[in-house]
Amino acid sequence: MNVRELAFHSLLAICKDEGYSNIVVSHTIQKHPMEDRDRRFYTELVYGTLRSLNYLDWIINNLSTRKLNKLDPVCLAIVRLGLYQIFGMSKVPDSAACNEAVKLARRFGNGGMAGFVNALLRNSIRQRNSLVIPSAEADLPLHLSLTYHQPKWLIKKWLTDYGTEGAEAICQYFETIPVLCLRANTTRISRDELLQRFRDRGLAARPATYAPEGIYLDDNPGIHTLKELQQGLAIIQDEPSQLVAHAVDPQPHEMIFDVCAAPGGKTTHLAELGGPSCIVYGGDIYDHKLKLIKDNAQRLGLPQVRPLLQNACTIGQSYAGRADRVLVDAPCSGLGVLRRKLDLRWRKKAADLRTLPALQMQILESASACVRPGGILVYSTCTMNDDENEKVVSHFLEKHPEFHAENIGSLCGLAKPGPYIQLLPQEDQLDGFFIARLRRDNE
Ligand SMILES: C[S@@+](CC[C@H](N)C(=O)[O-])C[C@H]1O[C@@H](n2cnc3c(N)ncnc32)[C@H](O)[C@@H]1O
Repeated sequence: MNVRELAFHSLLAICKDEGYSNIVVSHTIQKHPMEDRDRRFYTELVYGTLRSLNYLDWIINNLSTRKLNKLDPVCLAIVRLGLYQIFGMSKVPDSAACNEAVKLARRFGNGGMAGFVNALLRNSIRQRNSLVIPSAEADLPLHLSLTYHQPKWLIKKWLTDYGTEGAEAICQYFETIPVLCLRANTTRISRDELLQRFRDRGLAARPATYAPEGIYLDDNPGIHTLKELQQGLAIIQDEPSQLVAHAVDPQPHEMIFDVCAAPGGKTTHLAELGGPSCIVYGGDIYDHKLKLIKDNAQRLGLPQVRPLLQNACTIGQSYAGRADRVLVDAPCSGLGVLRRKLDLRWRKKAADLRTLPALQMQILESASACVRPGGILVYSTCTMNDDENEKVVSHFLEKHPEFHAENIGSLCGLAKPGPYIQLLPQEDQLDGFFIARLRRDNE
């Protein structure tokens, strides 16, 4: 199968069948081994098209009399892919982008579709210079939305929360390509030794800024080539996520509950830090996700991890006062990690955000009941949205005077004003992330 054809199938699986882009791409690469050059072209086609989806759709709307939602999904995927090559990939000749798109339309659609694709793409090339997006003065949210490929509702939120400069800086950050970040499994190898292994293989590896086990691989060689992952010497985890287990700070002989745990990134980190005598329960509401926790723990050599099928909204009833430390890595809007989740940015709607704080509060309430007197409760999210972060924690503390917030700057190696850590891309050059550490008073 040629690379464009693979990219077309992947886009269809993501946009029509709602597949997760990272899973679709990684399955495709596994199923269809490609030369390095082809693999890069394939990922650029899929991720590039997904990233600039709103801009490509804006072009379609400008050129076609047919409404976007009336277009056949096959046709839409082919046109988007073609337009991305024309407007987003300077190295691809326009003629190749058009011809290959028409071939795809003939093969997976029909003659009529091929005619439509051909006309639209050739028209876009002819009109390239007149397809100018609205200026910032004319419509600031739309201008930023089309320039930086973010949904307009989110741009409006950032403009309200952080002003024009802040919103634009966030957009610029989310346009950058994330560098692969690993966490060294220090129960098996030190970070320095792992760094050296990578460098010996000619890979550009450098230590993370704050996370003591973190390693950035600037030139991602393709995760399938990293044998250290299969050998359990490391796991993929972004730097902000790596700070959470340090905020929990597990100790030998303790019992830790990680109540929203799958796929187990933080559970396994907690187990590594707490050592073999520290039992870490990795709980999740979805049975099929427990396997991910189990597999990760097995690969990293951590038998002290115990996957647990449970609903965090009610866990307090079963395990009241049992845990030394509890982590609530809550389900959230994920607005801090939009760089990594390209599909999320187009799927999320403003309304989705409204229901989350109530769920987060319910989970925090119930999980807090598991904390023994004098124990620790950590709440984290990968979002930058006060309603899901500070407000949830403040509300919780108002209702629970037996808990108080503790400053975590020294545990996480980060100085932030106030007791919580709210990482912001425009300030920290890291994904948006929130961590709060609360201690239950001794009775
Ligand atoms: C942010 S993710 C956790 C990521 C994980 N902590 C890690 O570092 O790999 C949130 C998880 O919460 C789980 N979840 C959602 N609602 C839940 C509930 N009511 N009880 C337990 N788990 C839940 C989801 O299945 C998801 O795996």
